[in-house]
Amino acid sequence: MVNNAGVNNEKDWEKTINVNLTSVIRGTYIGLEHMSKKNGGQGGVIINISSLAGLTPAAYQPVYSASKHGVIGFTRSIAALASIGNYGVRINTVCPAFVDTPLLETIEKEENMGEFYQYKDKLKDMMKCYGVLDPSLIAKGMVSLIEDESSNGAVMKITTSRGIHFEDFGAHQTTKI
Ligand SMILES: NC(=O)C1=CN([C@@H]2O[C@H](COP(=O)(O)OP(=O)(O)OC[C@H]3O[C@@H](n4cnc5c(N)ncnc54)[C@H](O)[C@@H]3O)[C@@H](O)[C@H]2O)C=CC1
Ligand SMILES: CC/C=C\C[C@H](O)[C@H](O)/C=C/C=C/C=C\C=C\C(=O)C/C=C\CCC(=O)O
Repeated sequence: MVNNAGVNNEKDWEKTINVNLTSVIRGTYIGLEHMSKKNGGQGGVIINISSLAGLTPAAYQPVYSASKHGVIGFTRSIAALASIGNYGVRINTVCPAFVDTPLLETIEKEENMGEFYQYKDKLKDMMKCYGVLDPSLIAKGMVSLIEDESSNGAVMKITTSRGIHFEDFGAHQTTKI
């Protein structure tokens, strides 16, 4: 199961939280209800789509960034639970940088960017600097996650400079306490 739907809307920022985060949480719970071996399901893989903006600050997309940070926190947590509870379901996050899809066109619209519309050229400069990925590489990353039985909870990053790779949270998968 892939929870992929997302919007970039800083003007209607509640919608951004609803679509990008609340729906991912709801989708994951529904998926687990059907897939978890605890409920008589056959197990499987759930992939939740976040963004590189879920790992870094995004000055012109603060709520988009918050929603995507939330996806990572939720997914890593529920992946840990799935492992402890022997659900037989692996759950991962994928964080692409800029990808060549209609989502990128939203930066040209005041109705999406709201007060951050004035910074649209800065976002375009970032795209020029970091490049724009072909969607096929995201598909390739997702297939490798589905095939890799050892990576429950891992956060995959996909960038033009480093390709498909993983965020390193350290040996204990947590921050220093
Ligand atoms: N394009 C990019 O640069 C990046 C996109 N992402 C994420 O990838 C995912 C897919 O986005 P893209 O394909 O790039 O954008 P897109 O705009 O081409 O596709 C988004 C999809 O979400 C669906 N959607 C939006 N609101 C919905 C709702 N309320 N109910 C059901 N479906 C809804 C749309 O119908 C559309 O099919 C999103 O979660 C996005 O945040 C992550 C990193 C980079
Ligand atoms: C503006 C359109 C809407 C959404 C944007 C996307 O969600 C997208 O994910 C935002 C990406 C922001 C990318 C910012 C920087 C990209 C950096 C690099 O590609 C390479 C630099 C560092 C790599 C870090 C790493 O891989 O460890």
